[in-house]
Amino acid sequence: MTKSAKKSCRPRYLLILELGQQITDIASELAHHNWHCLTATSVDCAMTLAKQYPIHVAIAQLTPTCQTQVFSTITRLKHAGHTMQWVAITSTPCNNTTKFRHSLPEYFIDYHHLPLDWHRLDHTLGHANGMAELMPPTGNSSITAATLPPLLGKGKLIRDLNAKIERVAYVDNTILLSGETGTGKGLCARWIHALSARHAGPMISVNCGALPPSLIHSALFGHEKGAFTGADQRYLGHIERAHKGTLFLDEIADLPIELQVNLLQFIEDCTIERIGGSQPIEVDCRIIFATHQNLETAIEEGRFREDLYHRINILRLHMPSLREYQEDIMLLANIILKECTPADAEFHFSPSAIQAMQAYDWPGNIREMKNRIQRAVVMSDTPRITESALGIAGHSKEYSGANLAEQRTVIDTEVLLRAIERNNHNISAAARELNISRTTFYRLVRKCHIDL
Ligand SMILES: Nc1ncnc2c1ncn2[C@@H]1O[C@H](COP(=O)(O)OP(=O)(O)OP(=O)(O)O)[C@@H](O)[C@H]1O
Repeated sequence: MTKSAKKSCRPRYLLILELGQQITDIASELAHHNWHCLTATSVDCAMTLAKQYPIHVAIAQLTPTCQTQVFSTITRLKHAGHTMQWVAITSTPCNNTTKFRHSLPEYFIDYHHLPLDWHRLDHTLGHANGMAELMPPTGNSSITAATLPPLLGKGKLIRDLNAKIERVAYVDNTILLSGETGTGKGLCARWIHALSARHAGPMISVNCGALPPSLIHSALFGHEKGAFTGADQRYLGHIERAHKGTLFLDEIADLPIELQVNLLQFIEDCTIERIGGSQPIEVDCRIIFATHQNLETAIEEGRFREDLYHRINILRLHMPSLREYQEDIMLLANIILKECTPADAEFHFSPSAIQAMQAYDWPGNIREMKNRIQRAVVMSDTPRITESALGIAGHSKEYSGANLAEQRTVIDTEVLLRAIERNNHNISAAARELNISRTTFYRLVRKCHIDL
C-alpha cells in the first residue's frame, strides 16, 4: 500500500478490463492493496462502470488475440470523456517480436509482465491515481480531433461504420474503401491513419486518376538521376515517402493496368525499385485503397487485374451514399450551416428547403451538400435559406406529391415567416397585416414549428 493510500480513507477505484483470456487474477491480489477493483468483460460494461464510479486508473490484460478490442475500448472510453490512465498487463516482456509494441505507448502509461511484482504494480497505479486526483476535471477536453469520429451522423449506418473504422484502424492490414464520390473516403483514410500505430509517420495521398499516364510510374516508384531524359536528379516516389506511415491510393481503378503489376509486386514483397535503379528498396507502409468505381466490373472489362483485386479486397469498408441515411440529412445540414455561418450572422433553413433537402438525391453526397450550403450562405440576402438558394428547387414535396395538409403547412410557414420579418418580429403587427387574431397567429406558429 502506498503512503498516500494509507493517509486517505477515500476508496481508490481500479477498472480491470478483461476482454480475452485472463492472464492472472489481478482483482483478488490488488484488493489486499486497498484497491476497489471493478472488472469489465465488455466495452458496454466498462462504459457503465466508468459512468458510475470516479475511476482514475485502469488495467487492461493485453494478449495478441484481444489487443484490437482493448485498443478500441480505450478509444471509446476516451470519446465518452473517461480519461483514466491505463496500465497494461502482458504475459511476457515486450520485445521486437511483440506485435502491439508500437501501440503500447499510445494507450498505456506503463506495462507490467508476468510474473507480476505486486508492490511495483501497486506503486505504478498509486502514483497514476494520485496524479490524476490533482488534475482539474477535464470533461471532454482531452479528446483530440484525431480521436473523434469524423463521419457525422447519428443513425445506425454511420454509428456502425465509425465502429468498424476504429476496429480496422488498429490492425496493420491493407484496407479497401468503396463508395460514391463525396461520401468521405478520403476523410476516413485520414482518420484510420490518425488512429493507427503509424500516426506519427507520414500520410501520403495519391489520386491515381489525376496523375498524367506518362509520369505515374515515376511519381509512384521514383527514379534515379539520369534514368530518362529530364531526370536530372534522384526523385523519391510517393510509395517510398510513405515509409513508416500510410499510403492512400485514391481512385485505384484508374491505375494503368501495366502499373498494377508493379503495385502487386510491392504489396507482395514490400520492396520497390526506382526507375533506373538496380537495388530493391524496402518500404514499410500500410496501404489504404479507395475507389468510387465497381472493381468487379472493371475486372470484367479487363481494366483491373483480378490478382490485385483479391490482394486488396480483404478488409473492405463501404461508405454509404447520403440518400441511404436520410434520417441524418438535417443533422448534417445544420452542422454544415453552422460551420459556414460567419460569427456576426445567423441563418436557418426555410421549411420548404428542409423538405427539398430530404427529397433530393444528393448525387455528390456530403461534398455536394457542403458546396450548396456554402454558396447559399454567401448569396442569401435574408437569414432564411430557401431551396432556390440551395439550387434544389423542384425537389421539395410541395412539387413531388405531398398531401394537402403538408402543402398548407409549407405555404403557411412561408407566409408567417415573411410577415414576421417584414414587421421586425412584432407579432401583433404581423397578425394585423395577415388579418388574423394574435391567438390564431400563435396557433399557426406552433403548427408550423416556427421558433420565435
Ligand atoms: N460522413 C461525413 N461526415 C462529415 N463530413 C464528410 C462526410 N463525408 C464526406 N464529408 C466531407 O465531404 C467532403 C468530401 O469528402 P472526401 O473527399 O473524403 O470524399 P471522397 O469519398 O474521398 O470523394 P472522392 O471519391 O470524390 O475522392 C470533405 O469535405 C469531407 O470532409
